[in-house]
Amino acid sequence: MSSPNCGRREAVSDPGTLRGEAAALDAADALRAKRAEFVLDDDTVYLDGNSLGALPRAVPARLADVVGREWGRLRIRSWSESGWWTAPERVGDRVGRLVGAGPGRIVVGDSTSVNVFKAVVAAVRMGEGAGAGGRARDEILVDAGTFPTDGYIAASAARLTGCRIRAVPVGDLAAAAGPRTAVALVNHVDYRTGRLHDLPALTAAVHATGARIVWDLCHSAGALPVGLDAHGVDLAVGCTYKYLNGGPGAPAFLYVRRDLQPRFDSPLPGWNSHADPFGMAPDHTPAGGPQCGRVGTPDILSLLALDAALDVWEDVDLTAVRAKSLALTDFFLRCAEAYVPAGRVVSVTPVAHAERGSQVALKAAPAEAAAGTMAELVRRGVVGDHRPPDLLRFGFTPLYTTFGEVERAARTLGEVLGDVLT
Ligand SMILES: Cc1ncc(COP(=O)(O)O)c(C=O)c1O
Ligand SMILES: Nc1c(O)cccc1C(=O)C[C@H](N)C(=O)O
Repeated sequence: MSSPNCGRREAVSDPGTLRGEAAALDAADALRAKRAEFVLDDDTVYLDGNSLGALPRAVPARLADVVGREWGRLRIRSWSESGWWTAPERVGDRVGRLVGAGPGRIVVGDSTSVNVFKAVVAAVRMGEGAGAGGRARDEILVDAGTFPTDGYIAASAARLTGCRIRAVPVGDLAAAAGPRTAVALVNHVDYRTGRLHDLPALTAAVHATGARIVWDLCHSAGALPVGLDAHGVDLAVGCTYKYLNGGPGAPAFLYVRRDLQPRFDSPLPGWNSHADPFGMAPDHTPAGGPQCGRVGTPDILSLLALDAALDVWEDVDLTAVRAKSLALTDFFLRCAEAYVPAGRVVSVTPVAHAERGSQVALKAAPAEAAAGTMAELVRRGVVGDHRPPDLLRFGFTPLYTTFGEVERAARTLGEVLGDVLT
């Protein structure tokens, strides 16, 4: 492989040496016991937890109880007796611990896409009122490399609020924000390259202009410490089916900074965000606290599957997760350098730890080889994914990925590119 960090071939390319190193790293891994808490196949290397996390073993029994007893026997009583009604905030607090948010800042529900809409419109509304006859802040900035749904929704939010929208590369966002900016919407980790953006610095820079910032944490929640409260983030959204292993379509989360909650004017003020939902009043009076981000009836089965999935985190420290994540991605880059024929792929994931999330993306040459390469890798038991036109993505989930798997994945990639596609 060719990578920005080394113009030379890795000196150690002997599989025996790298396998031995992997075994030593696995033996010393502080998180190694966690893997047993997931349903995984020993003959498949699963490197797609950045798209859909693996199933935690505790989930099926918990769901069986929710369905059989809570729904089946208690029926309507479960809204109070089983804690269903308050589950979005209770589970939100559990997610909060993992992204550096104190209790009462996060609500779980809806999809990330829907929460992006709520957060961006609410942020624009927070900037209203200063201008003569209109809005002083009438610009929405969006990360130019954003996951598409954020861009689509921010554009629609702009149309609905009378703002203009501007897509700006994240590196230029601090300079681009100004007195007209209402809000900047930024991905914490780029879903394609795996680049980690500087949340503290960018939040401070956007705040210095008087604007708000919304962070999309889909690719960082559960992969690295985020520090939402510590860095004064205004609003954040994220999904729970990647590194948080909540299951396909698991509900997303919405963070609203404590002091902003009374000013959160939701564009989707459903009865669940009413101060007195069962009062059935004709007008909406917003609830205080994180409930301000709720809309309608929560999806209880998915929400409680997520609740059970979060049990694996009870004794986990995010700094240990981050340390292992960086060790896994470092080791993968070294193994790929050693095994992959020169010129076939180049890493587009930053080498600097401060700029790397928990995935590695390799750009294939020629681009047309990317889809076929990933299909062959999957056939040989290494599951990553392909993002068009030419990226091979490998996600590393510190709770269950082993260094032995990393070595096997890179070796198999080398075999596929060396043997099959030459
Ligand atoms: C960064 C990012 N934002 C948003 C989404 C979309 O989330 P959802 O489809 O759950 O609304 C995804 C993944 O699908 C994503 O990776
Ligand atoms: N949400 C997904 C889905 O419903 C099907 C397949 C993939 C996804 C994903 O999450 C994609 C992911 N956000 C990405 O980074 O590409």
